[in-house]
Amino acid sequence: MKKFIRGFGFAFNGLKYAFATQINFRVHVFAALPVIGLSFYLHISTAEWNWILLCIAMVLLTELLNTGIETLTDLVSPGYNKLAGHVKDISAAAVLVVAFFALITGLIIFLPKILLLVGYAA
Ligand SMILES: Nc1ncnc2c1ncn2[C@@H]1O[C@H](COP(=O)(O)OP(=O)(O)OP(=O)(O)O)[C@@H](O)[C@H]1O
Repeated sequence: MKKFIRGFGFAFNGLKYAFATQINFRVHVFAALPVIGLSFYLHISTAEWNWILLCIAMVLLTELLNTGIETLTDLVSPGYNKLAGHVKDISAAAVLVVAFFALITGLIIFLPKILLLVGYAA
């Protein structure tokens, strides 16, 4: 049990490290806050909440994996290496793919509701 709880401490250290060192991770964490606020404001459905939370989790997950891969790459290849560059580029591309998916999902869920709201206000 003690080992299990200690594992949470290590995981929390990983989160702290990513938050402290990665601007992209911080940007995505802070971008999630208005999205959650907007979701409450627009009273999105349970299914829509699932999609939004999945997108937030996937973006943060890929950011964390990207940070881990970058850190490991710097450890094993501190100097310039073409392959190390490819590893980092591919890892960054994974974040981009998920961020694009999150953007499209956000547009599909929020845009019709916002347009309706703007239509009513006009
Ligand atoms: N050791 C290396 N060898 C070759 N190319 C590298 C190396 N390190 C980085 N690069 C290239 O430079 C790009 C940026 O690398 P960098 O480590 O600065 O990534 P980053 O996403 O800016 O990381 P950080 O968030 O830690 O600043 C990589 O995507 C890769 O194309």
